[in-house]
Amino acid sequence: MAEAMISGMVQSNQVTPSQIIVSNRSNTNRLNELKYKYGIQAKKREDLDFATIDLFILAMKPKDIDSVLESIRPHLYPHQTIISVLAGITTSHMESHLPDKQQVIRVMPNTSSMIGESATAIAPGTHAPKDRVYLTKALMESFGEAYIIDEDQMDIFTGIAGSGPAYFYNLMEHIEQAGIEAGLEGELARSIGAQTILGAAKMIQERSESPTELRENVTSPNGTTAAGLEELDHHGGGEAIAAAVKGATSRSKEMSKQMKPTLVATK
Ligand SMILES: NC(=O)C1=CN([C@@H]2O[C@H](COP(=O)(O)OP(=O)(O)OC[C@H]3O[C@@H](n4cnc5c(N)ncnc54)[C@H](O)[C@@H]3O)[C@@H](O)[C@H]2O)C=CC1
Ligand SMILES: O=C(O)[C@@H]1CCC=N1
Repeated sequence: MAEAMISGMVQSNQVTPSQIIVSNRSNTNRLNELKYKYGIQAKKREDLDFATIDLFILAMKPKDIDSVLESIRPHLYPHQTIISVLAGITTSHMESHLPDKQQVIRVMPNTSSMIGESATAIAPGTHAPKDRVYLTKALMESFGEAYIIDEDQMDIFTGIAGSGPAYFYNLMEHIEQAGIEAGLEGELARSIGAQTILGAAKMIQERSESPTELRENVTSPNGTTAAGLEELDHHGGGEAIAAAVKGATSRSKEMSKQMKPTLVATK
């Protein structure tokens, strides 16, 4: 996810690559790879000069959050903002591990950041000032659309947009397979499926009709679409996708509950 955001930021030309410093726990090869690929800075954790950093974007696995917050905590300055992309980790959880009043902002991008097409949510923590929230929004907009939401909407946002690309990739796997089974070359089947999804998404974005109206426009009485939709309905297509969103949303909720806030002495 970190690479997808870096790629989007750099391609946007709104962020100078040298303004981005990437770091990880210990994988120097990976740091060098990112450094040369994107022209950004790469530093080992112990070489980071915290005083020169305004925004920290955390993108490790949720299970690692507490150890990371504890390790950066002694080095932080009050003006610095901690932005987290971690699924299921609340701002209050992060705040409880950080110095009093540290600015925290939770975001949820998706992997389409890689090509500047993310749908990214932003939920400010208790102490994040408006200017930092808008700065974060501008940064997130460098790789797609960004929406400021209430934090209690973050689980459903994750269910729709954070995990969502995977549902459509899964759909594409099935479409491609169906094309191949009917005799199309794999690449052609993939291209046709992708262009069809892209066109449908753009119609929703660029036209005023609702998805229902657009679907009805495709569906001639007793035609091919009606036959396809009947099969989709018979096999629970719509319900399956709604269930996927609900499943990811409840996993996000579950992950937040598993993380217990810790009371720590404040500076
Ligand atoms: N993959 C996705 O589509 C999305 C992922 N996320 C969130 O992004 C986070 C990362 O997910 P992935 O990129 O898929 O995982 P990943 O395993 O590919 O990347 C995690 C990175 O964190 C680094 N890391 C681990 N511990 C560290 C530490 N102590 N200090 C510095 N770096 C450390 C690892 O070296 C690795 O590069 C997760 O919290 C996930 O919830 C959020 C939105 C979408
Ligand atoms: O699967 C996950 O937990 C992460 C968060 C959203 C997308 N991928």
